[in-house]
Amino acid sequence: MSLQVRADWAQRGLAVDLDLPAGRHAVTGPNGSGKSSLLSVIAGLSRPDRARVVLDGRALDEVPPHRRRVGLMSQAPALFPHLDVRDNVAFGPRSTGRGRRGARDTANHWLEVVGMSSFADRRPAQLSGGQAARVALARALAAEPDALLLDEPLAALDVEATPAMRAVLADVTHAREDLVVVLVTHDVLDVLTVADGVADTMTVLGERVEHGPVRQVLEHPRSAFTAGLAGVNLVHAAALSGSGARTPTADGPLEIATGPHDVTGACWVTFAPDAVSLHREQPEGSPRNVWHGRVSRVEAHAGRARVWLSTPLPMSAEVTPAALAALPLRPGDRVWASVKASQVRVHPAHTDPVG
Ligand SMILES: Nc1ncnc2c1ncn2[C@@H]1O[C@H](COP(=O)(O)OP(=O)(O)OP(=O)(O)O)[C@@H](O)[C@H]1O
Repeated sequence: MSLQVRADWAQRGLAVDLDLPAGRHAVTGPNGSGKSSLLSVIAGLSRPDRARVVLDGRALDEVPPHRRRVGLMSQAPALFPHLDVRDNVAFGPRSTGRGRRGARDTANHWLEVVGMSSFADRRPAQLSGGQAARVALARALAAEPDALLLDEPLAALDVEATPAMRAVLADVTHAREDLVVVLVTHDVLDVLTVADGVADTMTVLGERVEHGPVRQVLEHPRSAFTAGLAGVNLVHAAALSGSGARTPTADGPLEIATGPHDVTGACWVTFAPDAVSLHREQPEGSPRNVWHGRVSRVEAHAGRARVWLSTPLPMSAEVTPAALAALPLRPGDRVWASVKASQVRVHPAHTDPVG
């Protein structure tokens, strides 16, 4: 099983060429980057400028949505208001030609899987948002899709319903190893945990599409959005030969000492917040990157303190609460930040050189 999607849709800012084998694939990106549009192209619900969707070797260009073997759980579960829950779920199998009895059996099965059997006779208007989301998942699965598209499946759920839905998604995706699951999410934790394990690939939509194994995408961010997901500091710069990079700042060009690299031209320089050390006095000794600036914000972050700095390069540092207490630091305080060259990485940027 595999899903190939090539789509260009200028109006929606979408330009992708993806080849997704069976497994779990996360799609993320800033608001308006085209995530929902991508799913609608795969499901056959929209007409982009150009699209080629191939599922399990079948070209879907001329295939109507209900015959594509694609299940879509959209952000606002559009259940049919005049049908009860069971008939909503039975709709998919019915429209692919299953008899009434068989379609109802299938619906009952999937309603049980998502824990909604006792709501089978209700109308959608009598469901909470979280319950409607579960019915929408059952409906997507009842069509026995080869590809399951999930648009923010946890977004409508409250804190209590979320673990149950995560468990259902994990069960479903494990039960069908040949299924291609495409999960749209804003939350990097979903990329890592939604189906009980790290997604096989991650795609970040935006001006430039980033795609690959999750770890690779997060370790080599090519956009501020991805760097934000990964929590790393990101600077657009021009690579210097062998090691180092130069970036323009308000005070003129700044050289950044980096580990050795073979990048030429435009690059992204990254370093993790926990690679940034903070000092009250100018540090002495080995670090070659030492910048002076002010603290702009301090936040608690997963048991650590994140300190946002306004230095020649805007950046954040992650320190232990104990280190923060020892310094101590408040917004507006002057501070020195240092980063070892060996902790600074350089990735090609594939855009016009800067600096
Ligand atoms: N029905 C529509 N008609 C015209 N333009 C639309 C329509 N829906 C979305 N757009 C535009 O297409 C672009 C992509 O939208 P889309 O909803 O696919 O992005 P998204 O990444 O899913 O966003 P979000 O994170 O906000 O859900 C945006 O610029 C949006 O304004």
